[in-house]
Amino acid sequence: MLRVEDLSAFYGEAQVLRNVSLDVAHGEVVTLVGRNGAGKTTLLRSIMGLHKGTRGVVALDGQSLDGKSADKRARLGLGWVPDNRGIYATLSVSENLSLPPVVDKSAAWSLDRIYEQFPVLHERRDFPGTKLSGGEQQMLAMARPLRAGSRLLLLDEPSEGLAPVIVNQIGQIIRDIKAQGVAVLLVEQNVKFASTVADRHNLLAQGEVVASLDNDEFHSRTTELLEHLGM
Ligand SMILES: Nc1ncnc2c1ncn2[C@@H]1O[C@H](COP(=O)(O)OP(=O)(O)OP(=O)(O)O)[C@@H](O)[C@H]1O
Repeated sequence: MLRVEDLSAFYGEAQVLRNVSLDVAHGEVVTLVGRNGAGKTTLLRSIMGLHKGTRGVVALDGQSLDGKSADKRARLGLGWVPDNRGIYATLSVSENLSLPPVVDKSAAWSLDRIYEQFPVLHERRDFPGTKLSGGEQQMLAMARPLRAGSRLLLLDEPSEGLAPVIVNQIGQIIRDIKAQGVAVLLVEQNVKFASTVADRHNLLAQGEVVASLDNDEFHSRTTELLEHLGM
């Protein structure tokens, strides 16, 4: 579904991604694991078309996204879930859910389906964003692109700052949406969490993919791999 090939990214003269290649199939959960500053967020932003200084190929369903704005990429099925969650604080949960335009009618989740998957959002539907817990904000941030019709979510550290019990709930949601055909490219530093939700992993160090492995191998070599990454 998503193909990234030889992607490099720059901030001015500084190169922060080096010839990164990876892919995500329909309904697959793939991670990017790496320590702070490895380039994970820049990679997601580059895929979404939010980072301008890039070179290389990003293609969705075989179509190059070169030159396409973030808005256009969203219309083609990419959903961006930033690490700050991007909730409109003064708007209610239901307003946050109805704000983004539906980009793909056939893929868009109805409000009923959203509330079935995220019952807490139904309970809190009239609450403003400011009154939501971190976990509730994360769920709302994930629900919004599904409501709009995204088929591939770019999730930036969804477990960050959340209690273990909430992290488990987020993990279950990722498994549920995957079962419904949604693909996920997941940035994570919480390796234990990553291994409970993902099919495959890409380890990123200093802007380079240093290993790509399936979840079984990742699981059996976790300690060694994390030492290698300095995590
Ligand atoms: N706006 C910017 N201008 C210059 N350099 C930047 C900018 N944003 C990020 N960088 C640098 O690019 C590199 C990659 O940053 P990035 O945020 O993509 O890493 P990350 O793996 O997501 O880390 P983190 O988890 O800390 O966000 C880092 O060295 C960072 O200092």
